[in-house]
Amino acid sequence: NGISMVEAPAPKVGVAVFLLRGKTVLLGRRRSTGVGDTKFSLPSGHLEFGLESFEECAARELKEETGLDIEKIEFLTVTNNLFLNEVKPSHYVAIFLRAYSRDSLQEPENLEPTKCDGWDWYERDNLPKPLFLPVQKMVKDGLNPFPIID
Ligand SMILES: CC(C)CCOP(=O)(O)OP(=O)(O)O
Ligand SMILES: [Mg+2]
Ligand SMILES: [Mg+2]
Ligand SMILES: [Mg+2]
Repeated sequence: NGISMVEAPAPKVGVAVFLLRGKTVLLGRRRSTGVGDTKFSLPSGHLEFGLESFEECAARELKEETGLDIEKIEFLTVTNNLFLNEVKPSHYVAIFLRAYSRDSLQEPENLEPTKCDGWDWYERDNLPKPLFLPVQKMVKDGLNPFPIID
């Protein structure tokens, strides 16, 4: 019948990192033609096809975006994020990890100024606004990325 069955696009996988330093976490205001433009978000990036583990993706994206080398990378949670009302509709499964900078005194650099306005450290109870939706949802749901030091 010649009707072309165009495949629906598959959801993409994003990896986002809560990079912790003392009581603070690294956030930057996104500049994106994709999702989350002008929103404050964690350093994050696309999991590249067939190449890397979640941890390897996190370390690569952190190095690309901030120049920092990270360690003690741990899985935190995963969320399903629909951005169907955006200019370019998208659907991301977001893998959230926690990590620390190998050199805790090293400051992040803004290596992709067209995609981020700059990085800064924020206390959990004093996060900047507006937060990128997946991060906002997590904070609202009460996820605490900081280790519980009993
Ligand atoms: C939306 C997000 C969870 C995944 C995509 O992140 P990103 O747009 O920062 O992607 P890149 O850093 O790979 O360009
Ligand atoms: Mg990136
Ligand atoms: Mg990338
Ligand atoms: Mg990114």
